[in-house]
This record gives sequence, structure tokens and C-alpha cells, in this order.
Amino acid sequence: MRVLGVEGTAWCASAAVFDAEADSVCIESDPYEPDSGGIHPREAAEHMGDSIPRVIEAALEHAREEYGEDGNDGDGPPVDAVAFSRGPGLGPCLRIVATAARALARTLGVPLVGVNHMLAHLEIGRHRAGFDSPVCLNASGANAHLLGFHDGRYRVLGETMDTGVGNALDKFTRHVGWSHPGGPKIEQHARDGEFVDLPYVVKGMDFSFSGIMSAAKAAYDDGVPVEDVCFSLQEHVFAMLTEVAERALSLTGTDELVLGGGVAQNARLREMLESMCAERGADFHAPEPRFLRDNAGMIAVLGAKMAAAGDTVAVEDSAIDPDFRPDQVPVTWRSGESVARVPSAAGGSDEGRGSDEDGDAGGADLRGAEATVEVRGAEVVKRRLPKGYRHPELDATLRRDRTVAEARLLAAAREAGVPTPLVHDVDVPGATLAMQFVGECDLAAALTPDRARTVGEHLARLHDAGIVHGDPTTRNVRVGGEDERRARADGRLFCIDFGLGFSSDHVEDYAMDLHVFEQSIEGTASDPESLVAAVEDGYRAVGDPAVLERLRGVEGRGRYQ
Ligand SMILES: C[C@@H](O)[C@H](NC(=O)OP(=O)(O)OC[C@H]1O[C@@H](n2cnc3c(N)ncnc32)[C@H](O)[C@@H]1O)C(=O)O
Ligand SMILES: Nc1ncnc2c1ncn2[C@@H]1O[C@H](COP(=O)(O)OP(=O)(O)OP(=O)(O)O)[C@@H](O)[C@H]1O
Ligand SMILES: [Fe+2]
Repeated sequence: MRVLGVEGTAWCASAAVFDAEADSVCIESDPYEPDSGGIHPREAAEHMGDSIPRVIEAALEHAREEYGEDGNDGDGPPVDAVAFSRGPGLGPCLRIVATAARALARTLGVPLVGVNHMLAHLEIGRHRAGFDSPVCLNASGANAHLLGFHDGRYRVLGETMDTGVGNALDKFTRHVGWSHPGGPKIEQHARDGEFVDLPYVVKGMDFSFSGIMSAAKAAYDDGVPVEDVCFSLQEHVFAMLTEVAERALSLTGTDELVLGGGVAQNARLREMLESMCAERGADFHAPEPRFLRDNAGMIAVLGAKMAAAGDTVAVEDSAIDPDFRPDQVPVTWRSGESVARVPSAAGGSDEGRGSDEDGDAGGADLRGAEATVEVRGAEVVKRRLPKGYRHPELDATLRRDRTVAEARLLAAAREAGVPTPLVHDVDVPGATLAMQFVGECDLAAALTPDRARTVGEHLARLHDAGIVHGDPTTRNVRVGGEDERRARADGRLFCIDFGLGFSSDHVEDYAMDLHVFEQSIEGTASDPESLVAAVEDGYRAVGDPAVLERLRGVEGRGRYQ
């Protein structure tokens, strides 16, 4: 099968021919380079209008040369299908691409395939790596998210709560007066920079860039050398992405990671992800740069997989969608394998090395994304080990602050009526906590609507006491055993791992906490709807209804800016 792909969601007018038998891709691209400022939608659309016909003609010319005027067999078109980026992206650009693709498919008499641009960024990595079911990190201009395949769809495991990662970097370089795109200039200047402290914001597997970008601009305005700001921006922003990618690998029990998107051309980001994967024994793949930035090669490759599965679209149904989300796409081209296996009953953590089947892990070492947890009889010792991918200063700060926060909030939560393990000892310089062993397995291994409801109640109690958990997932709740159930009628559910927690009286922070918990259910459970409804019932019964209202707003926030 041979497919001609067309791309033009924002800045890159591109056409490509993918030959599936030879696994070869020929890409013709023409980038739009704004004279000043960022991407202007009208100028970008004008660029598409001029360039799309040209790049299509060049790609077709290549196909004719390679495969003969009428294809190999002498009587057919040179390609078997035309695939195009249907969204997300800038409406005026998408419309031009779609019009050209429809006309071409009609002229050649071949089917049309409508491709989700974000899935193309990730499928190209899976295709090139030959991985089966990896966690996918997309680091592009307008987006940043983690996806895992589960039950016929790519689920969003985590994402930016405000701007895309490339757009965030570009905003800083515009402030400094550098031309678009800013990412490569940040990378160059970072080579001569030194570390300065900037905000670092992750919430479960979600993250946000607005705080760090404001701080970076303010630092520059205050006279901090621009090289230092660039260096530190990279160290913070990419460490955030690496941390959430590691958490996604840990939560889903996956040992393959692929990277996609234009920011993935940055060597420091790739180095951090590579180092994180090596430390935990996972495989990492980032495709070559021509497949990372926007390009039609990735559209043609995914288009071919879709066409082979019969997933084509009639012209009258081929409307573009500027807000097309990756989790909206029914995945027709993959079989049933899932990234997100529900962890085994044995504690639920990575491998649970040495733990026995019922999770009563005498002497065993468990491993979360951040820490190792050593079980010593009725006690566990949790150590936040240094992360080699992080800058040493950032690493030391995060390990210290999280250890202190966890000890403080475990006690505060218990006072607020939420069961937590008792802290026995805190060693701040060693980033180590000794605490009571609780529960017999993680909630991920024993999730029921009743338990989901109880977690909703727990979160409401925490929030009423001004506590934000910061990372409430089904792995950070432990399910009480028989003894604990007998001792308390409610069958205890213990909240653990308050390392990302903080005190706050903002409804927004509480809604975000609920969002993180619901996302952890949606990413891994087979019947998420009833479980999510149960969480919200529990929350409503105990907590402030304004938080549930705000949750609806959080869910739709800032995904394609
Ligand atoms: C919807 C679609 O139009 C959009 N495309 C897009 O954002 O173009 P992409 O090629 O994936 O990424 C461009 C971004 O990638 C950044 N970038 C390029 N080279 C970089 C580098 N060496 N370091 C950091 N950022 C870099 C640029 O600054 C720019 O923000 C998207 O995929 O989100
Ligand atoms: N007090 C405890 N009692 C019993 N098991 C525990 C306790 N604390 C941690 N564990 C086990 O160890 C695992 C990892 O612990 P924890 O979540 O605190 O580490 P982490 O590295 O911060 O994890 P992550 O960042 O992946 O959520 C938990 O999922 C749980 O199975
Ligand atoms: Fe892109």
C-alpha cells in the first residue's frame, strides 16, 4: 500500500508518500516563518494556500517517478489513498489542507483518510520503534500530553493544564525579542547557562507552565543572564515532563516509552527521558527529527494503517475539527492490547519485587515512580532516591520539600478524619520516612464503586481541612485488610503518598485534585463511568458542591492554545 499524506495544521505545509511494503517515506515540506511575533492565523492560512499545492505536486511527482505514471501495474493511480490532518490546529489552515486532500482523492479516484494530528505524532514513534504498546509522550508546540492505549482508545493519562510546551517556550523568546520558533534558540543559549530556581508544577500526571513562564520573564526583566534563564527553563520544564512520563510508566506497568512532537527535537529533553528509562529498565524511542516536527510523513504512515483497516471517510463526512482530541478517535488499526494493565494484587507497585501474592510483603522492596518502599514487618521505609535525569539542585529541593510535605500532611489528614499511616520517623537530609504499613493492596487492584465513593468522601474531608493531596491516584490509596475492616465498619481506605500535597483554600486546587483522581481511573479502569460517578457522589455527600462545578471547567481547560 502507498499513501499520500497532507499536513498543514499550523506552520508546516507538507506532503509525503509512504510506501508500506518498503517502509520508506519521502517528505516535501515548506515552513511558514513569521517576520515578527508568533504564528498569525491569517498569514499561516495564506502560506498554506500558496504552498500546499506545490508540496502535493512535488510528492506526487516523486510517486510517479518511483512507481510509474499510473502505478506499478500500469493502470492504477500512483497511490492507494490520500490522508490529511483533520485536526487539531488552526481552522483556516485545516480547511485549505482538507479541500486540497478531497480534490486530490477525487481526481485520483482513491479513498480519503482523516487523521488526528496528535495521534500521528505518536504512532510514528511506535511505528519506527516497533514497540507494541508504549506510553506516548507528545511534546509539541500547541500540546503536551501523555497517552496510553486502553480498550480501543488512546486515553489521556496526563496533560498540560494551560499552554502547550512549545508555545510556552516561544512566549518567553518573544518576550526577549527573538524570532519564532523560540525552542531551538533556548536550546542554543542554554549551553552557556547556570541553574536558577524557577517554579515546578506537576499535579499527578498533569502539569502547567504558566507559573514558570511568568517567573522566567520576570527573572529576565530583573537582569538574570538570558543564558541562565534558558538553561533553567529547560531543566525545570523537561524534568516536569520526564517526571510525569515516569509516573505514567509506573502507573500502567509499561516498560516502553515513545516521544513525539516538535519540542522532542531538543537534545536535553531526549537525554532526560533516555536516562529516566535506563534507570528503570524501560526502552525509549524518539524518531529522527524529520518525523518529530510537524510533517506529512507521520500523516501518511498513520493514514496507511487506517486505510488498511478500512477506516476511510466519505468526502461529505470529512469536516475538519480544530479541537480534535486524541481520545475521541476510535482506534481501528490496532488489536486489543492495552498499555494500561491493572496492577496485580501484590501491592500494585512496579514489579513489587519479592512481595508475596496477598501484598503482605515481608522484607520486600516496592517501587513507586518517585521512591523505593522497603517493607520491614509492620513498618515501611520510603526513600526518595536521587534522580539522575534532574539537575542536582532541583533534585535536592524536590526530594527535601516532598519529604517534609508528606510527613506533615499525613498527620494533618488523619486529624481531618482521613485514615493514613502513622509516621514513625522523618530523615529530611536522607529524604526518608518510616511509617506504619497499612492495607493489603493498592486500590488499583481492588477498585469498586463503593470504594471509589469512599475516596470521594476522603478527598472532600481533606479539602474541607484545606489540604490538597496533589497526586490522588488509585495507586495512592491502600485497601484495608480483614483486621482493619473489623476494627472499623467502613472497611478502611488509607490515603498515602502526600509528597505533592500542599495547603490551599482555593476551589480550583480542590477541583484539580478530583480531576487527577478521575483521570487515574479513566486511564486504567475498564468501566470508568460508574466509578467516576461514584467518586462524585461521595464528594457531594461530604464536600462543597462548588468544587464539582469547578471540576467541569478544569476538564475543558486550555488543551489547544
Ligand atoms: C496542532 C499542531 O499544529 C501543533 N504543531 C506544532 O506545534 O508544531 P511542532 O513541529 O510539533 O512543534 C513546534 C514547536 O517545537 C519547538 N521546538 C522546535 N525545536 C525545538 C528545540 N530544539 N527545543 C525546544 N523546542 C523546539 C518550537 O519552538 C515550536 O514551539 C501541535 O502538534 O501541537
Ligand atoms: N504505608 C504504606 N503501607 C503499605 N504500602 C505502602 C505504604 N506506603 C507505600 N506503600 C506501597 O508502595 C507503593 C509506592 O509508594 P508511594 O506511592 O508512596 O511511592 P511513590 O514513589 O511516591 O509513588 P508514585 O509517585 O508512583 O505515586 C504504593 O503504591 C504502595 O503499594
Ligand atoms: Fe504537531
